[in-house]
Amino acid sequence: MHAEGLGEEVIKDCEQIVHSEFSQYYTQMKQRCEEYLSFLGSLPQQLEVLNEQDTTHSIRPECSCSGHGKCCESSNTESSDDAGIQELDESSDEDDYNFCDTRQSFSDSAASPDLRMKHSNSSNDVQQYDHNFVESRSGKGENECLLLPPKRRTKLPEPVEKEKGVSLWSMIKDNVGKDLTRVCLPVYFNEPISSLQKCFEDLEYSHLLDRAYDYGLKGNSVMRTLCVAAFAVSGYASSDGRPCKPFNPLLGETYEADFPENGIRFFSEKVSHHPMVMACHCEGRGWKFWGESNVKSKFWGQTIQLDPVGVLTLEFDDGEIFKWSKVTTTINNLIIGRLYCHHHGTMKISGNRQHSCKLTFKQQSFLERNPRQVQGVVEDIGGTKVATLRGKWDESLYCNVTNDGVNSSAESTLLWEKHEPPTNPTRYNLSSFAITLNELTPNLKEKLPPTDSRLRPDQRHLENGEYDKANSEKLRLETRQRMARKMQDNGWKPRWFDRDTEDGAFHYTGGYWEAREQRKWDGCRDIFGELPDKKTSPVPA
Ligand SMILES: CC(C)CCC[C@@H](C)[C@H]1CC[C@H]2[C@@H]3CC=C4C[C@@H](O)CC[C@]4(C)[C@H]3CC[C@]12C
Repeated sequence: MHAEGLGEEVIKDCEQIVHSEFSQYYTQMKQRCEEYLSFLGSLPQQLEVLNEQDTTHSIRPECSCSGHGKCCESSNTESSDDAGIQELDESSDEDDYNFCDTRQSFSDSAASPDLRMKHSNSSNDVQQYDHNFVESRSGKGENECLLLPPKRRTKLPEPVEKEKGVSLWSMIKDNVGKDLTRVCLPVYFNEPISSLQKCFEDLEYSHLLDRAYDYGLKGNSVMRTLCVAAFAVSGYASSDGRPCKPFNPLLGETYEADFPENGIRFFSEKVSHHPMVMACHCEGRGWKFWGESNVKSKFWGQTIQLDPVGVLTLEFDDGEIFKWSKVTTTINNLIIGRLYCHHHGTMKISGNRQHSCKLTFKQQSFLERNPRQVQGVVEDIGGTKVATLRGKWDESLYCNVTNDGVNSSAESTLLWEKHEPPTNPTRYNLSSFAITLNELTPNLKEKLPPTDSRLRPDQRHLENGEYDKANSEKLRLETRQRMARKMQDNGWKPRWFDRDTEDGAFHYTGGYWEAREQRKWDGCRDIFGELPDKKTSPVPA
């Protein structure tokens, strides 16, 4: 307005008008939300009354979700749509009940005409939910404001160019025996996901941790441990049939994932290039999860073996902690045949209280008729077996709780089932969850630091199917990446993580989301921009 030549008085008046309009609007919204939440809060009682009136007593509570024709009864099929419904079925806690209902109803624009969200009716699947604030009763803080969950995309953009076929063998034949993560390949072998985003894929089934937290609170430590084990296995499901390489992030590259609809906030940063380490930190309802992704790889020509290094930690708000490490992954058929990976080895999930779990990912033999199996036992502190677990990392997991060491006669209970594949398949075989991870809406773009994976140009070009542009940008960024070792030697430090002097692990130092609030990205360089001119400016430390 100053630039337009408007006087100070007029600008002040305008500010006042906007301010008073906005505060009126805010008060109205707050009032409506309160009415809505109190209505939702009364739902459990109303349901109870209805149940009492019902003469046919079913074992599990049934509820019909209005207008959808869906059934909330816990079943063996857990599609991405009803994951939360199953959760609701299993937790009788009143607070949770409210939260699930709130989520369900808020995501259903037909549920309340008053709270209808803004839809951008474009052909694009993206819908904007700008500035819809709701006071959350079930969030972390009493008066914490949550942004209504955005409607996420269900497909990738249509590719602009036709893809080209390039033989992988022609690219890697000179690198047998070397670390394949260091071999520069054209983008045709990449998926439009960075390794930081890939770390977040491990949290697709984070509802298992919410469930684990609830079980623990109710004193069911065995079920808590089983849910944690199911979570640890579920992270592997998305690796099935994914033949492409994720983008290797630049040093200092970050990725944030704010998923209020799942009750989680995730953040990760590439903290070292040599060795390549990504640190991550995630906060959910009643738990925190952190760790680092670092693999030692061996390239054997037709196969690559990846041995993960480092520990993953899960801490519940009540003080119970579980720690585990990932198992070995082998990528097969690099040269001839269909590329696939399998996971094998033992995973010990050690708890600091009553129970721990030992999982075995079966080694796959040539003649294996039932591949991808996982088996496990939960033991108490004295080494007594209290539960067993079995299933497949790419399908589902079932558990059996034993009484006094004797197998209970009850049937196995379904702990976890993989979501249905997306209705719009991608050539990278991404899951519905993975499809959403690189989405960049104008609203989000404004809030991101210049280091976020979503802003990486070669990855964006690949997602758009602009292969030539993607390749040239990839080459440019790889030149930049070569400075990384020098930077690390010159004392480069991660912006958001710090290495623990005791255990050598990276810990989140905090402050990312606070900095985001204020868009204060001090110390976050434009890592995807042009290289500084070497003659005029020295290599940054
Ligand atoms: C040469 C190119 C085309 C081969 C493609 C290799 C793909 C399949 C490889 C490259 C990097 C690999 C990932 C690297 C690290 C991990 C962490 C580990 O704990 C689980 C497996 C997982 C997630 C790997 C899955 C397979 C993977 C994605």
